[in-house]
Amino acid sequence: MRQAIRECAASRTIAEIINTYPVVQDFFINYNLPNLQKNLTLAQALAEIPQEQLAEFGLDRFSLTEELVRFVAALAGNLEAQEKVESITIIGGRNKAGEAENVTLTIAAGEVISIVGPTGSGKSRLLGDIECLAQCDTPTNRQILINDHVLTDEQRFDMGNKLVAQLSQNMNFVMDVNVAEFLAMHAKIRLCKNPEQVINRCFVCANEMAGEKFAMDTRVTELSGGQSRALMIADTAHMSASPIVLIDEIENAGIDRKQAISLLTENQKIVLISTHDPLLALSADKRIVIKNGGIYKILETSDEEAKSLRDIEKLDAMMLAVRQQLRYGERVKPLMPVLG
Ligand SMILES: Nc1ncnc2c1ncn2[C@@H]1O[C@H](COP(=O)(O)OP(=O)(O)OP(=O)(O)O)[C@@H](O)[C@H]1O
Repeated sequence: MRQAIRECAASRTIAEIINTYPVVQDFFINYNLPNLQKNLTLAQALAEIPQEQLAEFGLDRFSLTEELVRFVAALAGNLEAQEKVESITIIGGRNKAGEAENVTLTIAAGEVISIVGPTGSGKSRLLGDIECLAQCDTPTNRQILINDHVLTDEQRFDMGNKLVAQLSQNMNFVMDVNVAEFLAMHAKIRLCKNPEQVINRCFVCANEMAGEKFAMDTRVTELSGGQSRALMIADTAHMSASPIVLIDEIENAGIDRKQAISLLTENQKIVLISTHDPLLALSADKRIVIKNGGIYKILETSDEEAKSLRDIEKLDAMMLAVRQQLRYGERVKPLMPVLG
């Protein structure tokens, strides 16, 4: 890979290099070289830069080129090295009373699993175990396998190659950038092939899911909870390489939940959702029922439940209509009987 990047850096113009590896633009900014002439090759452009300017960073023209090759190779390598996740397996530990869970559940790529149970029963704890790829070292003593294998510590704690993306209930942006800049930064870090197209798709999807629309120049710190959630779901679906997505209670975010789930499963991700929402719980392929901190049951959605789901969807649409009427200051219209 390094050789390919080195050849690209040696033979192409700066514009072409940036086109192939958009992160290179950040590399130049980091080394205080934002104004290199884009129509020149890297060697030609660097020849015009005073040697003292590069020396400030302890570099010369040759070592700067090598540094660039190293930088791009590290990012691209991380993405390429990611092994395809075909399945995750949860090996039971013990519940809050210390009793064995006696369960082994394997979840395949593309499956959606809901996690249900009373408040405080341990749904988030199960998501937490998957998030940290637990190896019998959390309060539940559960173990998580990927593709039937126990993970090495290196795989488990590899920050550049995260297997699990978590969308938690409380999300705060710590950067004061606008939506366009935020998405552009993610597209660049993840080496997206057509960044503009991907950014636009994320933006459109997020706005479809969110109730109130936001703009590309809205600052991320000004987004509402629901808008932030919608943006992060679209971002995770379209840009994140993480094959496992964990969602902690999406129902209160005021976004289109069904659309959010179908968006995430389009790309063969494994999706686990902790929820109190019957619509989400029954939309999943299976549901894990948690009781007193342990996996109590694993139920597949039956045909009868699938039929009930259609009725629940009608009720949900009715509730949504009432919610919209209230939100927009209208009088609530009489409710039509929806179930036959
Ligand atoms: N098997 C277990 N052993 C020990 N502690 C546990 C176990 N399972 C859950 N807990 C603990 O119980 C507490 C409540 O669990 P958790 O927050 O996961 O509940 P929850 O079902 O997500 O609740 P809510 O629906 O209110 O969000 C947490 O402190 C968690 O660490």
